[in-house]
Amino acid sequence: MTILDKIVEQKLREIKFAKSHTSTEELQQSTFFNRECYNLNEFILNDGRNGVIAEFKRASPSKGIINDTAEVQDVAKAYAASNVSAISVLTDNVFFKGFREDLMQARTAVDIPLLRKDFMLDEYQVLEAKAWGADIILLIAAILSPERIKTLAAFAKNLGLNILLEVHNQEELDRSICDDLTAIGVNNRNLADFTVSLEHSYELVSLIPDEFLKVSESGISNTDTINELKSAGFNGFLIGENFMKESDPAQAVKEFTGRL
Ligand SMILES: O=C(O)c1ccccc1NCC(=O)[C@H](O)[C@H](O)COP(=O)(O)O
Repeated sequence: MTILDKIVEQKLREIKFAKSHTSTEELQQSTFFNRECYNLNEFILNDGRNGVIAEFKRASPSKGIINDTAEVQDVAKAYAASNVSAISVLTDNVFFKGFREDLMQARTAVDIPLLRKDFMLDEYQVLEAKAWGADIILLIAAILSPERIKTLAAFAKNLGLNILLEVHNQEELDRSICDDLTAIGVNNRNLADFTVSLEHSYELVSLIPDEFLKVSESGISNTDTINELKSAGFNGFLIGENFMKESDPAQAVKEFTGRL
């Protein structure tokens, strides 16, 4: 069983439990549900911002604990002050040590787009994302059929959310593209064996239609790489561990983005 299989199995249990405890009506009555989402295109393509989607990530299956002392509000404020285009917040608890409260606290701390970084399988999770203050959801091609991607993307778009589709290879890209997506991310990390190679980004960038934002994800640790990815055609750069592994992620993001 791969890590993705284990994550999906766990998610299905969590969704069943959540549905039995909180109704969709209750989610729709929450504080953030009716707020208008930020438009990701505007924040990524804005000249005053650097295209970085900075991630709040305490732990991961590949690295174990990355940072279990950083406070989400402090880190989110520092990311926003460094002109990032969006912030990704892990809400998975079992594998990444994230909480829905992380997303909600980030929402109250900053005025830029927030990505609910989780393993979305069900419309209920999309409603949760909206209720917890997200502007963007992630759909991972490796765990969803083309039909589910289309249905979940349409459902999310109808709620005003932006949709980031994540692919790892051309086969996933070809079978998963659909109209309602906002951005397509190429994950440089193979989620089955955790190997990281930026070659995945370089191989796929020209195959992504220009109507979508193009995001390179994972394993980015220096600004030269960002400049090379920009030249190749990317306009978004998802970075987690490089900031979170430092005892002071706020200082790390400031120094990094100061070089862009
Ligand atoms: O990071 C992992 O170990 C991982 C394992 C299984 C599924 C997803 C995983 N990561 C999610 C991500 O895609 C990254 O958190 C994100 O792209 C940032 O990557 P990095 O800058 O390398 O932390």
